[in-house]
Amino acid sequence: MKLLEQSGSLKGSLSAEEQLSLISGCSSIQEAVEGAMHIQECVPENLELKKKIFAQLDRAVDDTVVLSSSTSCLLPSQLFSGLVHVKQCIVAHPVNPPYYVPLVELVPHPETSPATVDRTHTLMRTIGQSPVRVLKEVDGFALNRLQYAVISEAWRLVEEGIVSPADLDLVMSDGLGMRYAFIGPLETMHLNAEGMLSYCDRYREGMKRVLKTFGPVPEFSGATVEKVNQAMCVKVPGDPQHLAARRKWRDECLMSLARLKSQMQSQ
Ligand SMILES: NC(=O)C1=CN([C@@H]2O[C@H](COP(=O)(O)OP(=O)(O)OC[C@H]3O[C@@H](n4cnc5c(N)ncnc54)[C@H](O)[C@@H]3O)[C@@H](O)[C@H]2O)C=CC1
Ligand SMILES: O=C(O)[C@@H](O)C(=O)[C@H](O)[C@@H](O)CO
Repeated sequence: MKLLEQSGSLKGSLSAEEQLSLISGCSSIQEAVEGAMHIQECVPENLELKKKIFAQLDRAVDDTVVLSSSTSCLLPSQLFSGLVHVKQCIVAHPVNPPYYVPLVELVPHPETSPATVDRTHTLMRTIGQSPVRVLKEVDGFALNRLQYAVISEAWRLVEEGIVSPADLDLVMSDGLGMRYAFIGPLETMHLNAEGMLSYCDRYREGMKRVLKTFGPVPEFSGATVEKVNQAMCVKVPGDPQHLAARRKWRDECLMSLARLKSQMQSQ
């Protein structure tokens, strides 16, 4: 996943200090490090590969370069422990597609310096991203813990024949997602009653009762994955051409949403 290419236009828009270089398709570490003050690693989600890349970077950089990883779930303590420049290391986890979904989770190693977090936060804002500070490492960080909680219950509802895959997705896209595109789950609670305290008074017992019915972690395999895949392929055939066309449509929707959000936030 390409976050940003190191390009003339990018160089022009950022201070000399914050040239961002990308580790994924680079032919050598030296190519990535040259002139960069912030390096974002984007190789596949493979712990040993990422550790190898960071060990090479650790030998090539001085104490001014921020080294960040795009990892979806690998913990900073797994990735960066033992590096000489660990204070300069941080996870900066983007969301797909990062050029239209601005969130970036900043997850520090226990030894990451506050200055590294602040510099990364500033850089991400400078390039138009929306960084959040995950204050201590946890498996899945914040976004994928929320995302996987939703996926887990979505899978169970389909597996138990409560709702079809197509209708399950509509519950999100024409229901929850409409609100969550503008306000998060906590603010939704706050607005859905006469404030958060009122919401919890009204719905606390109901929420706890429903949550106690949640089952074990799904296997994401077998008959259910066949059922869900078949439903997905009816909507979007699984060949590269149809998937690419649907992603193009998704991106056009996300661009329009980003424009709308920008208009709404400026009001
Ligand atoms: N795809 C997604 O939705 C998201 C991915 N991420 C994370 O971003 C990272 C990259 O994911 P993707 O872009 O999906 O992976 P990908 O497999 O699509 O791309 C990885 C890139 O690394 C290059 N590469 C492969 N092996 C390499 C090696 N040995 N040395 C140097 N470069 C190599 C590939 O040429 C490719 O450009 C992963 O850690 C992933 O978890 C984070 C958020 C979203
Ligand atoms: O979903 C996303 O865009 C990112 O948060 C990711 O980390 C990956 O896609 C991940 O969810 C794959 O499990």
